[in-house]
Amino acid sequence: MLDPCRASLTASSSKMSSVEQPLGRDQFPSLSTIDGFSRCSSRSSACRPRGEDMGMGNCFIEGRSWSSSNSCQHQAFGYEYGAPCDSRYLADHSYCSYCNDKRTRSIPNKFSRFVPRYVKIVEVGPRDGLQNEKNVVPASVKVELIHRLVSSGLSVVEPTSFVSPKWVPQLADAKDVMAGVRNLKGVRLPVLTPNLKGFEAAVAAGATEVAIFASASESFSRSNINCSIEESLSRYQAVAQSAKKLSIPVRGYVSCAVGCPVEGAIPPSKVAYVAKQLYDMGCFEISIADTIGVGTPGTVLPMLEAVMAVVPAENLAVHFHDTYGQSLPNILVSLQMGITTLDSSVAGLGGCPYAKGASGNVATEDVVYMLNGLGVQTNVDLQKLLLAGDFISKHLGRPSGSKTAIALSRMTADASKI
Ligand SMILES: CC(C)(COP(=O)([O-])OP(=O)([O-])OC[C@H]1O[C@@H](n2cnc3c(N)ncnc32)[C@H](O)[C@@H]1OP(=O)([O-])[O-])[C@@H](O)C(=O)NCCC(=O)NCCSC(=O)C[C@@](C)(O)CC(=O)[O-]
Repeated sequence: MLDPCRASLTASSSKMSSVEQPLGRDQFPSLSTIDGFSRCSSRSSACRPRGEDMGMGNCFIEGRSWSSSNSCQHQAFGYEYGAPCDSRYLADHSYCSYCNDKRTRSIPNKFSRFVPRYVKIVEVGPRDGLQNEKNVVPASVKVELIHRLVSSGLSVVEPTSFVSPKWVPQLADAKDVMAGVRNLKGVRLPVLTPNLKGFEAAVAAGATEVAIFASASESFSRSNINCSIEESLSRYQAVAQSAKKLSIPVRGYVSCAVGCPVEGAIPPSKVAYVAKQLYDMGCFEISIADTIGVGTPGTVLPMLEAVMAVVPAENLAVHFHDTYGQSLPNILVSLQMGITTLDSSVAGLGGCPYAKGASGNVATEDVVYMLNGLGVQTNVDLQKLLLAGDFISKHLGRPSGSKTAIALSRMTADASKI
């Protein structure tokens, strides 16, 4: 893996749902004990009374008022951070998310019993990201992006979906995209298939892994794939059976795992139910998705706890959209709960055509930067990843949605003036 410290940038539907709303933990069942977290006691200074304003304020949308405040905070790890660490600033004025200072080098080690040594990143930008672009991105650009992502070390990249082009015209070129990437070696390329028709088209186009996507929200299921949750599960059963015959691995998604743009808070038991159904039909991995990005660690934790009661952590992934800037803390909580697979999207591309207002996925660059800082291996070369993000952002004509990409490019620009 190259040294990420050296990172520099040289280089609609009428069926749309209403905007998302922030969710409060008071809408979920209480937590039980989770390894790695200290439950707060009534004497803890970190504990605040239910409903007390925590500085985030409340959000009022469509007459409903929800707060992101938790009735009780967890003690935050209990570690004291050391003195400022000058060695993180490198000779070329770039900043390293690793810390080489002896005084603070032990901090990631103290965390290490709570975070895994290695995390697998599933890059969803070319599919989840580009399905949401107003202007259709040409297949050749998608292919180039996927090649760049793979060369950065990402071992799983979602290239496209075999869905109805009437529903998602942005991905109508799925066959062409597959033609440009299917010979890539050393990478898994799962494609989304909503039904047998999509599955058959995907296999004909050379797909060797597929993903099926159910929802924990009845309303979202109908707006996204035009059927109820139960209907979708029986469709997916047929896909899973066909895939099994061909020894094609199937990944599953549970969308709206925290909140739904129409229904509001989704009970963790519903998420667990759908996840278990997907697991039982043979999905080797189930990605639990906060589609509209309303979750906080306070809501994600009990939801994952419910899911982990029925599906082993090693078969789970998490998929966070960053609408409220909560993805990284949500990821950290998920890692601490034992989940080691994360979905993310280069340059923070994304949204969902059927969840109006949902912002992009957490940016892969930001995830890699954080994991590097924690000493967690990803095998991703941050510099090459930044170049891939720069490539697609330039094509789209807008700045990257990755804070890491923006910060590092600014730093490089500043350094070049010195
Ligand atoms: C599921 C359907 C097809 C039902 O759509 P429908 O209109 O109910 O289906 P239908 O069976 O009546 O077929 C209608 C037309 O679509 C065709 N068709 C039917 N199936 C396919 C197919 N696979 N590929 C290509 N064409 C297809 C079919 O042949 C027919 O064509 P026509 O006779 O009118 O010319 C449609 O609703 C659909 O494609 N939905 C997909 C929407 C989508 O991709 N949404 C974004 C996914 S992102 C997500 O779910 C969340 C996730 C995974 O990212 C995680 C997260 O962030 O939460």
